[in-house]
Parts: sequence; structure tokens; C-alpha cells
Amino acid sequence: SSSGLENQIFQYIDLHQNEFIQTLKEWVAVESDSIQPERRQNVTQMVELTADRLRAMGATVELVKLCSHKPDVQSLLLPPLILAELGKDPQKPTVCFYGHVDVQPAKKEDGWKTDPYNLTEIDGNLYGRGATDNKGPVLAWINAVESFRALKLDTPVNHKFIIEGMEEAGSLGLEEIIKENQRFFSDVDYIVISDNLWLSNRKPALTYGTRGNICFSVEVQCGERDLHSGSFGGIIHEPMTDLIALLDSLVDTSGRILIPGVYDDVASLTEEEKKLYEAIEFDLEEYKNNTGVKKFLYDTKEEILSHLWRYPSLSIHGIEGAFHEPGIKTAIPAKVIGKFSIRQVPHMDISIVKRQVIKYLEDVFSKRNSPNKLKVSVPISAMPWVADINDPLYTAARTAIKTVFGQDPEMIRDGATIPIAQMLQNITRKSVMMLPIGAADDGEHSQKEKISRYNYIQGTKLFATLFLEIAKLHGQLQEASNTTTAN
Ligand SMILES: Cn1cncc1C[C@H](NC(=O)CCN)C(=O)O
Ligand SMILES: [Zn+2]
Ligand SMILES: [Zn+2]
Repeated sequence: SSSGLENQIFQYIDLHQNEFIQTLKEWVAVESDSIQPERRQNVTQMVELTADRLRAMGATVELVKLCSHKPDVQSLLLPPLILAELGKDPQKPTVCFYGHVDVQPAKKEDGWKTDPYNLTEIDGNLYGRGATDNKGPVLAWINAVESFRALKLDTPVNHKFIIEGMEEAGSLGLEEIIKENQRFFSDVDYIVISDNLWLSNRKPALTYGTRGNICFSVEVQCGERDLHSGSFGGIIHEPMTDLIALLDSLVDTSGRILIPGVYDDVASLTEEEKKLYEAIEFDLEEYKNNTGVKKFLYDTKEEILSHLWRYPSLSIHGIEGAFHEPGIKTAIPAKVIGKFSIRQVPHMDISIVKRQVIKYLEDVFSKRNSPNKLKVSVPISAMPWVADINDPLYTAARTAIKTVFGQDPEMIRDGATIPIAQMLQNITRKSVMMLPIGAADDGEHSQKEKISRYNYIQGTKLFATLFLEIAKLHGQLQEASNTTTAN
């Protein structure tokens, strides 16, 4: 149940929900797609709009120039990173919020029922690119901070913000910047990320882990230019045929990765962990309906969740240089690049997996006796992340969830990768938590991305309540440590 103070804040948030939605509409209208280089200007514009919003709230904002040290064409026009702060009371805990304001590409022709860049409300759902990933949650946090200010209430915590514009492209250049700005994080006590979804459409969740990812590029080249298949088909080793064989050698039909040694360092499943999975309410039918997939590789909740969260997987994403447009084209592509990635988990080591994959692909390739050139590279990789769910930050979040949603959260991990989670945990040694506000059917990256009005507004209340809970807890913690020092 909520206190008088909380009720006052909740009432304010309820009363101002249409304004919050209007701001989200303005944010969604900016096509801040970080994948297509021609939209990069819009990403920078979106970062500036976010900076303006933070400044309007009284925050000090620094725009840090991103410059990836890795040679990459995309680094030419990187949007700046936001490091902002609001409040510097040494008596209060400092909470750092991470979010991103870039989005996945979206075109009406992809099959959207509404204009993806015009936030549209249908039956209580707000459809638009970035509505749930991640503009909605970033704004919910800002709205929550703003609500204290608007009510002239003392803010319970000091705030810091790290907001980026290249997350969807793999957080290019982020790690270097965080390392170069370690001082910014020196007084941060807690880190919160809200960039994933609940496991269910209705039941809130708290996330304590994500998988990492290693992205591979496999290039097979025969000559300098494409050839006519009528004039050359039958007399050459075709790169595409080599590549398809290589890609086909990676996983079997049961989803098992065929690269020798890949599973060697995967942490074994403990009894405790098993119990955590068993306790989760997971509606397999609802989950299938959300995706439109009729049959999964596994039938039980435990198998499905463990294969999403704590076992590695390999996915094939595409082939650059292959003919993919509709129609017929009878060419033999001269150079093709296969793209696949391995979601890795504790305690797999990125450099070991990289070596295993390269050796395996070279072995498979050499058996083909192909004169073509093979090149394997790793354009990006990110570590998996797992947090201690007994940390006080998690206790504060559980209480806040119970207050706002009237139920305990599902304790979950996420199969996707939030590169910054492990980066921040490693560099700051502070507790990192992921606190999603979007529902399982929000359709991140899909043609019907949405956040519901309910989730957006309750999410705002959740964040406001979290500030209060962290402050309470921090006070108790400080008292406890003062007592220890006195003794
Ligand atoms: C781009 N990229 C390549 N490797 C990892 C990523 C990040 C990406 N992150 C998400 O989707 C966050 C979900 N809210 C992913 O996990 O694919
Ligand atoms: Zn995201
Ligand atoms: Zn995303």
C-alpha cells in the first residue's frame, strides 16, 4: 500500500498523463534510426532534444563526443553521448539511469498498420517506433523526476543520466567513453537500466541478467566481380555455395551449436537456479501468441527459459552480397559475407569462443578444397551480465513494484544483450539492475511496437516510488554502517 506522499505523486502523474504521452509523441516523431547511416543526423537531433529536456528540468548536461577507436565507417558520424546530473546532496544516494534514444529502422511498407513515427493510440496501446524501446521508459524516468519538482517536493535521491544514441548499432564507442569518464561514476551508488520487457503481458518483472553476444562476419570471395551463371556456372567454386556450407555447419536441427568446445565453460545449472525457474509463472501459449511461432524447440517452461537465459545460442542473420530482392537474377556473386552471432553466457570467454569458431570454420572450409578466400572477423562483442538479486537495490525495486502493481515481480533474466550492463558493473563495481516497464507483447524491433498507456503511466509511478524506496533503504544502510563505525 502507498503512503500519503506516494498518493500525492501518483495523483499528479495520473492528472498529467496526456502531457507525458504528448512528449512521447514528439520523441517518437524523430526518426532516430541508428542503423541506417543516412538517419544519423536525426539521432544527433534526438540526443539534443533529450539534452534540452534534461536541462529544462535543471540538470547539468555534458554532451561527450563519441569516437570509436575501432576503424569503422559508422564512426564517421557518431551522435554524442549524454552525461547529466541533477542534485549533489552528499546525504542522499545517487542513482544513475541508463537509456537510449536511438531506434530500430521502421518503414510503413514493412507492414506497419500505423505511421511508425506518429505515436498512435489504439485501444489503450501507443503504437510507434521507440515507444517501448527505449524512448517510453527514458521519458517515464524523466517524468518521474519531474513530478517531484512540479510538486515542489524534495527529491529523494541525486540523479545521474547516461543516455546514448547508438545502442541499436551495438553501442559503438561506448566502452571507451565510460572508461575515459570514470570520475562521472565515482559517486554513483546505484545503476538502473530500463531497456527490456516483462516476461508476461500483465505481470511485472525485475531482471538480473542478460546474455552477451559475439557477432561474426564470414567472407568468401572468388574474384573481383560477379559472373554470369550461364557462362561460368559449372566450372568454378562458387563463394555462395561455400558460405552456405559454412553457415550450415554451425548448428544442428535441435539448436545445438556444433563448434567443438563451445559448451565447455557454460556454468552448470544449480538447484537454486532450477527453483527460481520453477517458481516463474510463464504462459507458454501467450508467449507463442506474442511471437506468432507455432512450435518451439522445447516444450517445458524450464527448458525454454534456461535456453533463453543461461545457455548459449547461435543465430544466422543474413548474407551481404547475396541477391535478396524479388525476381530472378542469374549471377554468381563474387563476394558474400555471412553474418551470425553467438549469445554467450557465464563463464564463456569471448576470446576463447572467437578462437574456437575461427578454427572450426577454417577446418570445415579446408575440407571443401575451395580455392576461394575465407576471412572471419568479429566486428562487435559484448559480455553477459548477472547481478546479485539480494542486493538492496533489488529489495527497493521489489517494494516499489508491490506498491504500484499490487503484486510481486517475476525475477527474470533476458536473452538479449545490454552491452552497458556488464561494462558499468565491471567499471563502477556498483549494483546494476534492469527494471522493465513494457509488457511481453510490446513487440520491440517489430512492425507493431507499442507501449500501453497503462504501462507507461504506471511505469512512471514505479520509478517515482523507486526513488523513495532507495532513499529509505539508503538511510537504513547508512545508519547501520555508522553504528558499525562507532563500535
Ligand atoms: C546490436 N547488438 C549486437 N549484439 C548485441 C546487440 C544489442 C541488442 N540489444 C537489444 O536488443 C536490447 C534489447 N532491449 C541485442 O541484444 O541484439
Ligand atoms: Zn533497447
Ligand atoms: Zn532495441
